[in-house]
Amino acid sequence: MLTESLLRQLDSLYHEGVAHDAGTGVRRERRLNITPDTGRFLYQLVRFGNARRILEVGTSNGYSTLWLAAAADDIDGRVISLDIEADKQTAASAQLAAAGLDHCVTLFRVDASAWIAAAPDDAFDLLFLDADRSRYAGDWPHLQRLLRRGGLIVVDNAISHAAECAGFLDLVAATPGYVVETLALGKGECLILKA
Ligand SMILES: C[S@@+](CC[C@H](N)C(=O)[O-])C[C@H]1O[C@@H](n2cnc3c(N)ncnc32)[C@H](O)[C@@H]1O
Repeated sequence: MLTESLLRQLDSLYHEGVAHDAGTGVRRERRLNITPDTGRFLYQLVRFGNARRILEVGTSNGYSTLWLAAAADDIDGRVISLDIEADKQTAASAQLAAAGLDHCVTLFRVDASAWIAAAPDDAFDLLFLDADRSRYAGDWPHLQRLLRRGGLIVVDNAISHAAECAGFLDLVAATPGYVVETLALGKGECLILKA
């Protein structure tokens, strides 16, 4: 549930991330969190779509994971979140525990592409992609495979990093059976529905 205390935690984590990112030029150290409006939107999507099986690619310090987990917890759902950086995963784990949401989230420290390639078919209702955009096109055959029919992929940074997303989104547009729309929300959220 989006309790007052969770909303306070999210607000503080977001502002801490913005301040931290402003102070470092080292990309791998940056939090690079989604925006709060994107967090609320993800919460709405999970609840409205009753998306109980969620895969997040790119955990960072757990800001977006908290939004997804809060929604998943309301519907007895679960989130799997992947990140390659151990220190980020440690930070995310602490945030989830502080929010009392660790019971519905599994964090894996892995290379996302390798994990996705080994995941079973039809395993997820919702995929949230917020990691290495250069990998998405290569991951596309597996992303299609592990998303159930009627499931949704949300791609962050579709506007803020449009050029980096273009190859992947062109590939998606050329694939039959998907309905695609990009929303001017946050950093640009592209929604890909498996029809
Ligand atoms: C934009 S940040 C994620 C932000 C997070 N979704 C949020 O809003 O709070 C991208 C994350 O992807 C991770 N990442 C980059 N390449 C990866 C890969 N190949 N496999 C797994 N994680 C990766 C980075 O370590 C980083 O934490």
